[in-house]
Amino acid sequence: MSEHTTQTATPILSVRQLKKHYGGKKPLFGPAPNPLRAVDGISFDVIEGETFGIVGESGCGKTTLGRCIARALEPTDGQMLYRPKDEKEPVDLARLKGKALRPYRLDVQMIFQDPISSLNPRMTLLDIIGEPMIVNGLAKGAEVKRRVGELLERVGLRADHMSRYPHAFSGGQRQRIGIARALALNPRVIVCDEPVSALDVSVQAQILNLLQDLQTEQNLTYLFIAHDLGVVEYLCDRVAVMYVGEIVELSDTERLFDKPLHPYTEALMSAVPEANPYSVRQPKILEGDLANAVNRPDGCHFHPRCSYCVNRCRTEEPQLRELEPGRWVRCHRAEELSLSGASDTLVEGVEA
Ligand SMILES: Nc1ncnc2c1ncn2[C@@H]1O[C@H](COP(=O)(O)OP(=O)(O)OP(=O)(O)O)[C@@H](O)[C@H]1O
Repeated sequence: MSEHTTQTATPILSVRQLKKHYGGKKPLFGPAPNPLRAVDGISFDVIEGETFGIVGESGCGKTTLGRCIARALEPTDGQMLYRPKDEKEPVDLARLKGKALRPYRLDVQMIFQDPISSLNPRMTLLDIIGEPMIVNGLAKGAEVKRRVGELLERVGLRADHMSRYPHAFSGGQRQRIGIARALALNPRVIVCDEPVSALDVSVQAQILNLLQDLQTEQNLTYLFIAHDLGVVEYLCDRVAVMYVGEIVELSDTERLFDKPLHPYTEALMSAVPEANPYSVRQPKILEGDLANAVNRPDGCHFHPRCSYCVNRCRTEEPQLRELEPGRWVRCHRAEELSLSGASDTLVEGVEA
C-alpha cells in the first residue's frame, strides 16, 4: 500500500522512514550524545507531474529533506524509491552510491533559494549551463552551445547572453539561469528550495509562472519547499507540514487551507498577514521557539506551544494517521478540534 497518500497513480518517488541525523557519534569514553534529528522518519509518495509542497518554520528540516532527495546529502537511514522512466522496478536512491547512482542522479535536480550564491561568479552562462551537459555526456562540441542557447531562450533570457557572467543579471534573471541549469540535464523531478523567497514580489509571480509552464510542457514533478503559504496554496497539489524533522500533517492543498487538522498548521496559517479589512481573524500567536531537534519535548513535540494541549499530549507521542482519505495528521485531538483555515476569517455576509 502506498504510504501517506491515497492517490491511485503510481508514485514516481516513495520516501520511506527517511532519516538524516547530525552528530550523535559515540565518543571513545562515555555514552553517545543525542543526535540532531534534522529529518526523522519521514514517509510520503510523490505522484508524477504533481507539485508536492513542504512547509514549516525555519530549521524544521525542509532543506535537509530536499537535499537528501536530490542526493546532495546522504541520508542516515530509510528509503527513497525512485521509479526510472523505462524501468519497471523502483531503485532506492538512498542506497545507491558512485557510478550506480549517476544515471538516476541526473533525473532529480535542484533549484536553490539564493540564485546569487548558487552560481559560480567566474563562469559564463555557457559554462554554468553547458558544463554539466558535457560532464554527463549529454552533449558535446557545437551541440552544447545550441542547447544552452535554447535553454536560455526557454527560460526568458537571450541566447547571446551565454557569454556573460552571473553578476550582469538581476535576481530574477539569475533564478532563470538556475532553472536553465537544472533543465540542462533533462530531469524528471526538481526539488525547488524556496526558489522565489529572495525575489521581489513582482518577479516572484513571473518565476512561478515559468515553473508552471515548464511543468506542463515537460511533465516535471516538483518538490516545492517554501515558508510562504500564499505561494504554496497557489502552486501545490498536496502539502506536507513539517515540525522538528517530522511530518505533522499531509493533505491536498484545498482541504488543508480550508480546514487544517493540526494546531501547528492552523498557527502557521494564522500567522500570514491579511490585507482584508473585513477579516475578524484573531491571529494565533505561535509562542516559543521551534523545539530543539537534539532534545525534543516528550509526547507530542509541539505540545509546549500548543493551545489545545491536554495531559495525553505531554506523555504520549502521536503517530501520523489517516483521518480522512488522503489526509494525514499527527495529533491526538484531531477529531475533536475544529480548527480555522485560511478562509475562515471574514465577517459574516461580507465578501472579500
Ligand atoms: N550540516 C549540518 N550540521 C549540523 N546541523 C545541521 C546541518 N545542516 C542543518 N542542520 C540543522 O538541521 C536542522 C534542519 O535544518 P534545515 O536547514 O534543513 O531546516 P529548514 O527548515 O530548511 O530551515 P530554513 O527554512 O531556515 O532553510 C536545523 O536544526 C539545522 O541547524
